[in-house]
Amino acid sequence: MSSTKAPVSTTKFRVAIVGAGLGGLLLALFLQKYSTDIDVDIYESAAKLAELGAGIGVWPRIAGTRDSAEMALYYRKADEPEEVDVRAIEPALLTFRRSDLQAVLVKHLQAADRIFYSKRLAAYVEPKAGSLDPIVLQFKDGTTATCDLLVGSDGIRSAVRRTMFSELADAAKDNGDSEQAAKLRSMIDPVWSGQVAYRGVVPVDKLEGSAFTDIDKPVIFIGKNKNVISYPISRGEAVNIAAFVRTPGGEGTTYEGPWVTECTGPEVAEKFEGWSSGIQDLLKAMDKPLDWAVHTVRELPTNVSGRVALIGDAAHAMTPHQGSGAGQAIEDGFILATILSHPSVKLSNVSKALKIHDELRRSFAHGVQLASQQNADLYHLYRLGWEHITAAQSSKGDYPREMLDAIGDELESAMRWALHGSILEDQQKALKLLEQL
Ligand SMILES: Cc1cc2nc3c(=O)[nH]c(=O)nc-3n(C[C@H](O)[C@H](O)[C@H](O)COP(=O)(O)OP(=O)(O)OC[C@H]3O[C@@H](n4cnc5c(N)ncnc54)[C@H](O)[C@@H]3O)c2cc1C
Repeated sequence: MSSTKAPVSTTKFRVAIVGAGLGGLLLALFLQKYSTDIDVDIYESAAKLAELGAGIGVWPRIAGTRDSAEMALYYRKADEPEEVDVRAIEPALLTFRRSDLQAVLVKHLQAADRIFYSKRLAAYVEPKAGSLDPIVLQFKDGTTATCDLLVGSDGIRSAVRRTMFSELADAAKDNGDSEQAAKLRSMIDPVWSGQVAYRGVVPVDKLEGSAFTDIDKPVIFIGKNKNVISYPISRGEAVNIAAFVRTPGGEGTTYEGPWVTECTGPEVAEKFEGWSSGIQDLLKAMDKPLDWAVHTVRELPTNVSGRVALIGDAAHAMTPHQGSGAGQAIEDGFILATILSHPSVKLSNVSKALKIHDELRRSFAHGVQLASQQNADLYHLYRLGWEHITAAQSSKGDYPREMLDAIGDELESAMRWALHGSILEDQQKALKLLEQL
């Protein structure tokens, strides 16, 4: 007589990733690479994958050492016809088109058939502490799904962050700490950075014969309350552009109007009236640029709660002046996959393991967030209290050479800080901490 045994499940837990942006897709890919016993489902609100935005740059601490070009830094002096060359800053970013990376990720993701589209998370319900019952995901369309571990990679307006911080605020209120409850609640919504970015891509042939000549290298132009960054993408076939305009005093306020709208190149060029003909030509050449109100997430006291974790912009959306928001999403995905796939991590101790992720990643990402803000203040000649400069010079953006040198020094050291260490060193730290789990 033959006995039929129920098949033994080899799955140690089921992970739901909410949001198929760069952070969510990379986490899924790393989990696929490092583990065979974790099931992954990805829920994405959009009907299909579409990358908003154009180029992206990441730092060598993720991309590895390479012969990177220098970044040229120019200063726009008020009432001068040409920008002043400040210095070269090294090393530069590894730059590429976002949609190219996304296509590669989906191609290599065996779990691609486990991406569920048009699934917008509304909220989740996690069982009480100590229970290992599944977490229930509630979608806007009225359907539900379950998982053992939930990762919110659902971007700056994260629904996972909303539920997590509403729960934490309710718990603080129940403990009689209404001040803390209000503080936690204030972290749910993103805040405006005071900056609008105009983003677009221009094929290089469109710039032939134009006054813009820095086609083949990353360049930053800085000036009073404005800056422009451009760099080559798609193997030099196109130039990615982001032009920023700052509203002094706007940081931390609420932005009125839609966050992203379409505009035209000539409209963007008008905002930079008086800048050189090179900048004018570059901006005018942008086809349907996006007018993008840049928002950030306030510093969160935690990125994990129970069996739920936030990664990428959901955890630490930042201004892009350290060139690293997506880079931080990538680092989060890599470290989290390293931790979850480790043999010592099981459903019973996964919430403890998530704290290792939080310890390793949260303060680093927050440091990048702060550095990016400081860079913006340098780019926009915005910092108050600089010596050797009069109020009139400051308000006009008329900076003496020694100030420009000081700005160049600070920017270079900020960029070098971002290079500090490598993601592989952080992986080793994670493995060491896992030994004590
Ligand atoms: C002007 C500008 C320039 C930038 N330049 C750079 C740069 O050069 N280098 C760099 O590293 N970073 C840059 N960034 C930052 C970078 O774009 C982000 O940090 C990065 O895209 C974050 O990735 P993510 O996966 O966390 O979130 P996202 O890319 O925002 O992905 C979130 C995903 O979640 C989905 N989603 C949202 N809500 C829900 C829901 N409720 N349910 C299900 N799915 C949901 C969305 O549709 C989306 O697919 C820039 C940002 C801006 C604004």
